Amino acid sequence: MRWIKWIKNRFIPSKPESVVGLSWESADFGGAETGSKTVLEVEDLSVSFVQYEKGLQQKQMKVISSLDIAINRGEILAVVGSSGSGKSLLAHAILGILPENASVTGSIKYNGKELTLQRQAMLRGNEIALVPQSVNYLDPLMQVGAQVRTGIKNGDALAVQREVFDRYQLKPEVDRFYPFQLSGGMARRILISTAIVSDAQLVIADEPTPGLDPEVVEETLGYFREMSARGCAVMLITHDIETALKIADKVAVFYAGTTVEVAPIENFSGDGEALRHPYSKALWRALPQNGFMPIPGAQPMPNNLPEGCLFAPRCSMATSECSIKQPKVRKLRDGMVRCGHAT
Ligand SMILES: Nc1ncnc2c1ncn2[C@@H]1O[C@H](COP(=O)(O)OP(=O)(O)OP(=O)(O)O)[C@@H](O)[C@H]1O
Ligand code: NI
Repeated sequence: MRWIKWIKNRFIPSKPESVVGLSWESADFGGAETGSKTVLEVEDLSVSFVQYEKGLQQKQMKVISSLDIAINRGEILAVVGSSGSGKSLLAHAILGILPENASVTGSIKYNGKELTLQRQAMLRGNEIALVPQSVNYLDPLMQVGAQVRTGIKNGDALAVQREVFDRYQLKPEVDRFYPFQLSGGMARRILISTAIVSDAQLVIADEPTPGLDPEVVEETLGYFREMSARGCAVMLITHDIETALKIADKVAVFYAGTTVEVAPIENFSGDGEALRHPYSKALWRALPQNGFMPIPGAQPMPNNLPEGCLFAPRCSMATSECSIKQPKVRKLRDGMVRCGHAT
């Protein structure tokens, strides 16, 4: 693949084997500047929206509860979970672009230091790049070539932007297009280009590939792999476990706004016996090639969360204590799980 070679020339491949795989330890902090390997660590994150009911009554609606994840240098973490499980909101919380009526508790550390709003604004589009889920994030009033060039800090910005557009079959005239002139697939390739040309240490790609041809999907996944090879931490948000398994080192499974499991990709095999959480097993077994065994029920809505374990109402292992308290995240084998019964 021609453009993989191009990206290899652009970046210094530096993926140290020791950082691949799951590390739930976060003791080794300090940042890329000081050699830390944990780039992103999210602990006990909750996000609520203030909602106004009849009159001026306010109600907090929790959309993310006690969520934990970590990504090391050179590692690709896939975040999977059904629609509404909080994947995009996590991305927005990390970038500091949640709507004004959101309130956030817990901790988000980048290179060992807490991400304040000020730091988020400084790092956004520089060290931390987002490939947003919606193509509406392109600036409607700016030509797309110029938009991509704003993220290029080193070298000849025009040449770098042109090169990546060429690789994505975006002709020179596209440089001067405004977003409204793009097809959906073109807009998506331009959004991905923004992350590719950046020198980001952390790339968060929120469903980057829908609507793209299979070859373009492969090329794009190749790009993320190459970014990780140069030491970048990559979070790939996707509905699609199979895409995740193609490139990720580990997978975080989200359910109703929380992490129920983090597992190395090798655990997604057979009938899912190596997985820890009943929901991850159910997701895996619901795939057509794994027997299509869907479980009854639906993910609860944020305004109607059950007490205790959020999965308990659908869980065949649930006991009375599961509906009293949300289980804490704990390490289990080389992963983590939020379930008292998991072994
Ligand atoms: N601004 C908002 N105000 C209130 N609720 C919101 C807001 N934005 C998102 N939500 C709710 O938060 C929950 C999580 O949304 P989010 O967009 O993170 O889901 P997702 O996992 O990315 O889903 P999808 O796979 O469909 O993109 C959903 O129930 C959604 O309706
Ligand atoms: Ni989303």
